[in-house]
Amino acid sequence: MKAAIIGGTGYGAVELIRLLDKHPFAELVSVISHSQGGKGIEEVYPHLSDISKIQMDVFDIQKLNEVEVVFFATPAGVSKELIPECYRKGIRCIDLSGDFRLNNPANYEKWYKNSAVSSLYLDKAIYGLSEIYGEEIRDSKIIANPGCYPTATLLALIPIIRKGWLDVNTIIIDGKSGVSGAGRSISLQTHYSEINENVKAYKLGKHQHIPEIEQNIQKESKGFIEELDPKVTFTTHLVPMTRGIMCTIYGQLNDDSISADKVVEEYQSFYQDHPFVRVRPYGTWPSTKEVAGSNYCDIGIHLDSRTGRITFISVIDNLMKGAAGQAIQNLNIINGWDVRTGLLDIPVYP
Ligand SMILES: NC(=O)C1=CN([C@@H]2O[C@H](COP(=O)(O)OP(=O)(O)OC[C@H]3O[C@@H](n4cnc5c(N)ncnc54)[C@H](OP(=O)(O)O)[C@@H]3O)[C@@H](O)[C@H]2O)C=CC1
Ligand SMILES: CC(=O)N[C@@H](CCC(=O)OP(=O)(O)O)C(=O)O
Repeated sequence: MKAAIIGGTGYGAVELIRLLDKHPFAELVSVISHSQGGKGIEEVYPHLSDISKIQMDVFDIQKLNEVEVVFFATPAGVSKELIPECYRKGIRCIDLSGDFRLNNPANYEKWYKNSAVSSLYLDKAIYGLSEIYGEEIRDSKIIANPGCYPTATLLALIPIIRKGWLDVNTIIIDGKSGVSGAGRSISLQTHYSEINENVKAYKLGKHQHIPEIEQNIQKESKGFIEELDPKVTFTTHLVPMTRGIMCTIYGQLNDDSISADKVVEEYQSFYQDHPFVRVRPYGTWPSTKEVAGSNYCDIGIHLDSRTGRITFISVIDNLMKGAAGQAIQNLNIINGWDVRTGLLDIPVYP
């Protein structure tokens, strides 16, 4: 399958280049860069010297004639302008940005402070959380790849929500991210001396992943709660590492009789046919290094019978399962290939 990437010089794009290079059934034929069109990719990324000879180009829909799938690794606000053109040309689109993730245009306008894409196209988008919505993803032409924090959070929460065991109005999420999560552009927030040996909370109450997480909790809760508007408390932190996300998620159980063994058993069964989600044995919790460079999401569970609260520790590599890895997993799904195709790297440890 012939693929193109838009947003060529960003971190999401360079991770896609790495993954597409070793994918047996996909071929990267075009890398689009609005700022560095005309340059060879190795001029921007010397680690690709002698590996990729691709010359980047500026966007021109006429030049995408042979392309069958486009990955958008662009900031919010870009794909909503370009995906309609690609869609009309019959090109499948996998969008790493947030432009197509929120079903309700008013929600996008509120949280992204920008006008939403026309419902004509928004309604065609499928939320690309691979393990959960694989069936819908298979036939979709526009895939809204989930955000990094929502991926870690929703994979941990959906099995227990579907069982009806969690009070979804009590969910609190503490997210911690490495700095590559903020992309390649330089900012004061991610400046070395601001980050090194420091931990910072950011975007409290304003994070664009709040409506994305709530939308999917609401969708998954249908049938279990009367009031279908659960709200989460979500606090994000920047930590001094390059890759990795940990979400620590807390919630109140609905029923005192639910045991830790029962929850772990349910999770192991839920994910038994999904090789990229590893549920840890009870009493062990994953760390970000244990998934670095891989497409795994590892989940640890703790049930506190004293308080009736359950805690999930969910870790991913933000650039892999949180972005490019899940995008390739979705490419595999739409083509009916084994989901592991091109994604078999074991985590880089230490
Ligand atoms: N980093 C991460 O861990 C994750 C990122 N995402 C999302 O994926 C997308 C890409 O992220 P990431 O690669 O980290 O971001 P970067 O900032 O590293 O890269 C984005 C790239 O998009 C291009 N770009 C920037 N502005 C414009 C514009 N106005 N019009 C067209 N292209 C533009 C630039 O490349 P060029 O100049 O070459 O075109 C830029 O390098 C974002 O939407 C991000 O929110 C999602 C999950 C995780
Ligand atoms: C560390 C850091 O800044 N992370 C980014 C995550 C961005 C991301 O995942 O992108 P989307 O907005 O496309 O989902 C943030 O918290 O906004």
